[in-house]
Amino acid sequence: MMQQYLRIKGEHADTLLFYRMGDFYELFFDDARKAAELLDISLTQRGASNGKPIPMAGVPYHAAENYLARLLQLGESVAICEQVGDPATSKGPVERKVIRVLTPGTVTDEALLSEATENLLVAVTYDKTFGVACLDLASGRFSVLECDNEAQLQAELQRLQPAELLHPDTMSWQGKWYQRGSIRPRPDWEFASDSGSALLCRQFQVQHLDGFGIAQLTRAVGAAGAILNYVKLTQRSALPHIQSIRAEQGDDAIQMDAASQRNLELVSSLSGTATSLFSTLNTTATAMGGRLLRRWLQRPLRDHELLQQRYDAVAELQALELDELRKLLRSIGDLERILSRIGLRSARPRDLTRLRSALQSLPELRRHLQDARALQPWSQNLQDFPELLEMLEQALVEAPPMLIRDGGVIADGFDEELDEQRQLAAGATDFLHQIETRERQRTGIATLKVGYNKVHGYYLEASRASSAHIPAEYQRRQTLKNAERYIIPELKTYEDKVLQAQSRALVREKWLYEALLHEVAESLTPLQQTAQALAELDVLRSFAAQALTQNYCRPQLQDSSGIELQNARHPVIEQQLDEPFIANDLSMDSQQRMLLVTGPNMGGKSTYMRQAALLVIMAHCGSFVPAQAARFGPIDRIFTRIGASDDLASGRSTFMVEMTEAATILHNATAHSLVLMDEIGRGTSTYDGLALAWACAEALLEQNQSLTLFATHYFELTESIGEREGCVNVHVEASEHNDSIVFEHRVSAGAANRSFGVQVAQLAGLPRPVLQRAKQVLVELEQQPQRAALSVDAAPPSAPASNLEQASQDAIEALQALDLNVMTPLQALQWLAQWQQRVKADD
Ligand SMILES: Nc1ncnc2c1ncn2[C@@H]1O[C@H](COP(=O)(O)OP(=O)(O)OP(=O)(O)O)[C@@H](O)[C@H]1O
Repeated sequence: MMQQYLRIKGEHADTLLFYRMGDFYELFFDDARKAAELLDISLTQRGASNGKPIPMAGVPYHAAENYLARLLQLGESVAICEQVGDPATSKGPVERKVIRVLTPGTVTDEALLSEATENLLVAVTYDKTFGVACLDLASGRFSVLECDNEAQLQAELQRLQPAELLHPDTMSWQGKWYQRGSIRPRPDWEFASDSGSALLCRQFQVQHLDGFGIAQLTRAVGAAGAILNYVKLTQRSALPHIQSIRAEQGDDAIQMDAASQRNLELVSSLSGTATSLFSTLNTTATAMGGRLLRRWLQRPLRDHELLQQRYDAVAELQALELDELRKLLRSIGDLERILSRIGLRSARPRDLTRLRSALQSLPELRRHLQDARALQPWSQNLQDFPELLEMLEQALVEAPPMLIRDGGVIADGFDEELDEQRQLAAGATDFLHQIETRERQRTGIATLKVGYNKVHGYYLEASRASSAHIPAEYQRRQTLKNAERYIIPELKTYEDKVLQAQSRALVREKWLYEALLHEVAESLTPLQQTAQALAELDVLRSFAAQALTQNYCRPQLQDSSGIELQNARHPVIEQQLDEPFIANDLSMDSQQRMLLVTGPNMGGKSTYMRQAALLVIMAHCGSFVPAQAARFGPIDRIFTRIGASDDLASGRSTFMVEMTEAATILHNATAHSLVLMDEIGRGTSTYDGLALAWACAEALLEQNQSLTLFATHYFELTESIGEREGCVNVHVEASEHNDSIVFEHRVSAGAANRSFGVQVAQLAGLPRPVLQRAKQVLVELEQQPQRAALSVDAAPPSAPASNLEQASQDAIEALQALDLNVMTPLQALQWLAQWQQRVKADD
């Protein structure tokens, strides 16, 4: 047996091997040690190898799912090795085979997956640009994209949150791109684009990939090939539910870099609490709808026509019976994942009964939607499957057991042969009852009863007290504390009949079940289309319900650049506050493209800025928005520089994170980008901070020309930048009453003139003596003569009009004097630029 084990383990060196022995999965050697530690199960020993006992750990077969779920969550992969031979006829150890390999990114079992989120397998390869492929095996959704640079790759990985990530083993994986999930190097050749292309063609049964629009994305095609290879290796089954692949072009969606996705708390909050835009908006009835809403929020669309179609649908849905629709959708459930398990032939009996109830609800759902013209793009994809439904209704019992293993899934009357075997088994069982009654009468032992166990088969059991009455032809088989067990030849004969009939019935039932799965799989494509349409309808219904209860308005879309909001509210905060949320207007276009937002701490600056971004995102998913009126021009990207946190994992300080994010924005923001800059520069000394904020605001206003909301506490900016063309000052209002501050949360034109920092600190509970001291210092500072004005055109190091030789000499001296340890990268760059200018001037 150990030889067999070692042979199989040799083929699965980097996965834990669950080796089936009777009612347990056993692990040996290092696998046993690892599993014992990870699962907190006991480590035992068995036999010996090279004179040393072999470490062993095991989990019971029937409870394996819990353990598997834990291992997968920890990023481990597990190969499941089952007994496939018949123990009765095997010589030596019964034949065993790995029937499937579970890995974090390829699980599809209901018990091992979170219903709310997608479980993605992603492959990344690199050759000048990054090729990315992404598969959700549990739905069959397969997509590819290419990223030009690291920041884009990081943004995509942030959006996708892969459960498992494959990369070529010669490409060194950098933690800064992505570090969660299980990261797995695979041989380089698996990422080759021609073999990837051939694999994809075989999978989709096409001659070339032109029809999918991905043929030119050679790196991504290579990555997709690596994914198919890996999934085939782990699933060991055909993948009929993966029917197409889609290219995600960067420009169909509003792009958000990794930091912005996190900062805007779209699908999860920064603090890890449950509140996010997703959790606020989500009233979907099905898990597939919930997952789709997440995807939509993370990838808002730019296509105005498609968005209008969604708005029309939401408007029309508002007039329908939303609760009724929700009930119907709820009875349909997670059709998407059920269909994938059917495709993979791993569907369980209850998957089929849930499919049955989904199909039962479909006609009524269609009736509800039939008159809604705006819903046609969706309702026309909802098909009825009357024959399939009839078959499932006839084939399956009402409430089948979890597994097909012990039978009882196929209904009586569906298959003649099965009925016959079952009757035979049942008839024989009746006969056993007859024997019991007859023998009781014959012997006069009232407690005599027929029983069964695996070792002795059927027996007659009588208490030991009655042994005097036992007839001579009874053969004793087993003696218990208070009872004796006997067999008689007649029992043996019937035992054989029962067991044979039962096992034949079971074999037949399993065969019928497979055939049923096969039959359902024949309709996989239209079923998947129906599921997709249902998921979208579920999200749109959720939008409609939210719009009605929260009083949202339909957005208008325009071709000219800008954002116009009337009485807009923050969708998440508005629902959390006990007091009323103060609605605010916002108006931006190419003439007035930057709003410089000032006002006290806690005044509502961040809220005002974030709400603008959130409304843009909601509108570009097809949702109505919390405002009285809203109009949006084209938006290509959203950038945010909000909140500061140390990125300890990659060893970057608060200031470094802030500057890196600012750099990304300045390099990439266009005139169609929405940029939120919240208090840039606050992570360093006042002058450095002011200078950086100044320069960034200037660049955004004049070079990038983006739609920018720029919040700052540097009042200097309200004059230097706020009054330039294209920029306006706005401020959040606050007033002071008896030394304490009242926040109005109203945004008005003009700049604020005080920051009320000390008053806000008082609210925060700073000790009274410290507050008093702060007030004194403030008065002193305010009385000092004006701080030296900072010149924007700060001259480079004074340049005596000398020749190049002198300049070089000076430069060398300055370089020697420079202490790089106390400089920020930006300061270093500025220094370099100044010297370059000086040297050029002297050339
Ligand atoms: N429009 C509003 N209506 C009602 N309450 C609001 C509004 N805007 C903000 N608030 C409340 O004020 C709190 C502080 O808002 P916010 O964080 O936006 O202030 P801030 O001006 O950015 O502060 P800081 O300068 O300290 O970062 C919010 O958590 C919210 O409870």
